[in-house]
Amino acid sequence: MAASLNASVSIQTTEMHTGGEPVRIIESGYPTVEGKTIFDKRRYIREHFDDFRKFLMFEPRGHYDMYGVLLVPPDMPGADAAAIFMHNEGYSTMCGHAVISLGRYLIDNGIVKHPVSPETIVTIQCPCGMVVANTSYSDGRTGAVRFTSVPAFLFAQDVAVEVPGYGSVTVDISYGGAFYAFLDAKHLGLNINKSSVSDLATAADKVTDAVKSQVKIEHPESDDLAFLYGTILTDGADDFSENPTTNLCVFADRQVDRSPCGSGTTARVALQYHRGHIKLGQARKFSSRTGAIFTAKAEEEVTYGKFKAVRVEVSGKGHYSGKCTFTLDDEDAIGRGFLLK
Ligand SMILES: O=C(O)[C@H]1NCC[C@@H]1O
Repeated sequence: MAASLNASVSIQTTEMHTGGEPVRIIESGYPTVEGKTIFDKRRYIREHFDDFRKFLMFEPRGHYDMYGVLLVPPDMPGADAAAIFMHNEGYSTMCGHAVISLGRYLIDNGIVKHPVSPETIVTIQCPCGMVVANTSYSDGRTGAVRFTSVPAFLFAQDVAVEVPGYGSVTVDISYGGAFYAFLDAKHLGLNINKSSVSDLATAADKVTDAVKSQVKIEHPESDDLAFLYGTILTDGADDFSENPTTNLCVFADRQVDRSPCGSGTTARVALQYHRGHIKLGQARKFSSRTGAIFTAKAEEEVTYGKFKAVRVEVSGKGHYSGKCTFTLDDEDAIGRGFLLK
């Protein structure tokens, strides 16, 4: 019998952020999750504990763009932990910005024991597969993380979709643990660095809806991974350069990533590599509207199903921002979680 959210709830979290994007890590007070595989667990949580996601992600404890992680026992050999990611709409398949914070958290909290300098390997099972987070460690302190995710590939290029209000728009669709549509914001009449984030998010969300209804996404291994997660607007600066290039990732229910987006950066590097903009080993910088920077490069070519894929390494740093205990007043009718759109 699954637990329900009631006034006896008391959930402890550690709060982190990567590039401004929140990482609310649930530490205790969450009910027991059943299921053998990570997808079973994700399904179980979606079916039985979605009120806990709303309680922790929505107002008054969170906000429209809140992001969280529940650590569960891994079912992949060699994994230090498994992560279920949550956001304003549900549960994602991969989250690079959270992995960057978790690399530190798992060492700092003794889940990964005996850290070594200059880097400690932290292995995190994500719904998309195993992600390896090399976490800097010196003088007893954790720091920046460089992670390598599952194979990333360009799924479809130059796909024309009809977007209401914008007409025919051409996107590339690429996978980096989650599928994203990519296009230069100027093709929507917007400036990635100067237009309001709200205008960019509205336009990107329309592109996501259009791609979802007009393109069938397929994943080489799992139907659970075969869906479009969001749209990433860019400055179109895909050719190799030492200068940063901008990502604005709009995912789930029009949620805006404050960071350059780890899985989105992975997918964009695969896109840039397969379109001939960059070579293996050429590191690029990716920025977000907060000014945060991730560095990323394609490391090696691999085959993934029928796709020519690449392994991509993404680097960044997460920061601690607090600790919370969340409770529910039994007379609080709206305190179970709400959103004002
Ligand atoms: O960095 C990432 O990969 C995540 N950030 C929010 C959307 C993605 O899940």
